[in-house]
Amino acid sequence: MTYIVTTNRLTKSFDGKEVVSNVNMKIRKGEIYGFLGPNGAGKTTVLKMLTNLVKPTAGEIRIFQQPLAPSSYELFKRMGNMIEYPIFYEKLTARENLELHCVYMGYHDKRAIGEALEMVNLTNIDNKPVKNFSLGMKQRLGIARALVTKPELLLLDEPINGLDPVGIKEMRSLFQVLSKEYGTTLLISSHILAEIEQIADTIGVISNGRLIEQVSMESIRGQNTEYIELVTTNRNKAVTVLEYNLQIKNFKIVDDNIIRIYETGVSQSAISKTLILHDVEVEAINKRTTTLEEYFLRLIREDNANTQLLTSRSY
Ligand SMILES: Nc1ncnc2c1ncn2[C@@H]1O[C@H](COP(=O)(O)OP(=O)(O)OP(=O)(O)O)[C@@H](O)[C@H]1O
Repeated sequence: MTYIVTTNRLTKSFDGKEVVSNVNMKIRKGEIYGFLGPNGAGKTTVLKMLTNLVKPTAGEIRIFQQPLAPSSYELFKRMGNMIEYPIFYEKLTARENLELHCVYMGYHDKRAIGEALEMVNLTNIDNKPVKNFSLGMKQRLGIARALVTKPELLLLDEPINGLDPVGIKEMRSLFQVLSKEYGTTLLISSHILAEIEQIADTIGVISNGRLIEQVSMESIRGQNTEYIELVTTNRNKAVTVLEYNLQIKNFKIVDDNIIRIYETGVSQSAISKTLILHDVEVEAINKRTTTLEEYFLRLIREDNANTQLLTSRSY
């Protein structure tokens, strides 16, 4: 297995407070790695350490199987990134901004600029200075700048922020083309779980500075169970009917009026009919599948509960 990024016990403290703790990350060649975590979990700090914008307090980073140091110029040339809000020379055009970036990176293929602008669909911008760009256009230009030098590794922090649904769809296809056709490795942090769910090969979940999960999307999909969600105004009576009339044992009460039924042998219509027959009001009944969002929220909830437990124990 070829790993393009590996970190070993990567740690960062600011003013004595650890915000990234012992992160062991592994990103395979050509994959899309979705980096997820709540606000303040440490995603941007990890990305900044991978791009030498922040110096790790401890731990190691290997990129393209070589140790990363501030002087790793040759490695940085093979990487593209967009971290936090992209900043440009506002009075210059998109093309001029990309030209300057290519000079800075020592990249001389002039055709690449037109290609990059086309890839992010930034067309009809003529000689417009960047200061007249909308937020979405700047975001597209940020992505174009990250990929103009045809990097083998792309690090993108919240790349679809500020994009409209059409833009989001276009970027989704672009990321897939880069990964599947060009073999580019992508690390993408995002809050939009439904997006990551559609494109990621692997996800890493960071919470309170710790990487609490690193797993293939395939295995998450494998764990995704189908269930029937029942909404009723009479939960207790519904539970009785499920248990005694339908012999259903595998269910979970998730709310005052919501029950999730995981039993596979009983059909939705049989449940519905039996409940109605026993005067249980059925407001809604639907087949559903657990999503990445539910998976993520469960992990974060469990991690926060464990963190609280540890904190209360240490006093
Ligand atoms: N330069 C800094 N000095 C002090 N604390 C910092 C600095 N940069 C980040 N932090 C703190 O580190 C923690 C992690 O921040 P980080 O920006 O990495 O999180 P994030 O997961 O990217 O969050 P978000 O999704 O909100 O961008 C936060 O508590 C933040 O306040």
